[in-house]
Amino acid sequence: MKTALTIAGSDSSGGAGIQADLKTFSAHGVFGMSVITAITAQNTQGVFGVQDIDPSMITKQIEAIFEDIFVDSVKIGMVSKIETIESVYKSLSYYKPKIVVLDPVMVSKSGYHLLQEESVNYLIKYLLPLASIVTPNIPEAEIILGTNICTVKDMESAAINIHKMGAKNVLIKGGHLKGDSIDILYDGDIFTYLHQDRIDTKNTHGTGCTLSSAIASNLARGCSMKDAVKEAKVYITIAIKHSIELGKGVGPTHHFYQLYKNGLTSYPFEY
Ligand SMILES: Nc1ncnc2c1ncn2[C@@H]1O[C@H](COP(=O)(O)OP(=O)(O)OP(=O)(O)O)[C@@H](O)[C@H]1O
Ligand SMILES: Cc1ncc(CO)c(N)n1
Repeated sequence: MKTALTIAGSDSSGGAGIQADLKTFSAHGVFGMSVITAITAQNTQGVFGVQDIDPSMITKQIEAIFEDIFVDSVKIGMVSKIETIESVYKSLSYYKPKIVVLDPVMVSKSGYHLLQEESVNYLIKYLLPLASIVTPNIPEAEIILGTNICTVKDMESAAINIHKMGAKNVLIKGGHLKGDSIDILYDGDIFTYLHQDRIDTKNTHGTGCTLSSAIASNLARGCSMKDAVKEAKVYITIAIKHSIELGKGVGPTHHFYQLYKNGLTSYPFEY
């Protein structure tokens, strides 16, 4: 069985972070593993507290996995502190996984800073060059580059400039622009445009986490980068289409994609 590892924060409400990643891995038939970098007290309405895990414990978790199990792909999400980034960087530089999907998580949908502001430069300097692909949304790409992104042309320039910073592939997610949902993949040579209709829902908690772990799953299964991203875009779109009216705020997405792939058009149970 193929394996994928998420190095990320825990979301107690299960819609984002480690929990979304593991659900996504399972839905893709990939064996999911986790290294927890931080615990958040979070629900559909906001983030109410963060406790960072001691960097030595992050190192130990990574070591425990890599010393025992072959890891087909790694996804990195919330890394919060400079010390967290340093321990992830040191461990991954030692174990050298072939595939690293970097979701540069910065601010939650509710506005909480999941990456401390002083950590941004460390993420750029240490983690970007490790990335087979980096998946910033528009506000994240703006922070990485210090520019404004308002149009598809701006997204293309941003992809070129982030590629120059060391990531092998760049996916700029257009979910934050008005209109349909266009993401742009750049491999250092060509652009691939991933277009889906915008779904009219408030329930988009964890969409970025889900998309990046769907990419990591597809890469673990041996897809090319372009196919991995295209398939993941279909997955996230279906997951948003069937998002769940849970809690009082921004609800989570749904993770039963394989049922749809196998031709079922409705769920065999109520939820
Ligand atoms: N309402 C929507 N309809 C269709 N696709 C969407 C919608 N919102 C987001 N997407 C898509 O979902 C994916 C995740 O993008 P998004 O920009 O929401 O990530 P994010 O802001 O990083 O999420 P997160 O809050 O989890 O960090 C992208 O492919 C984006 O285009
Ligand atoms: C733990 C965690 N990681 C990522 C996100 C995405 O914003 C979130 N809300 N929570």
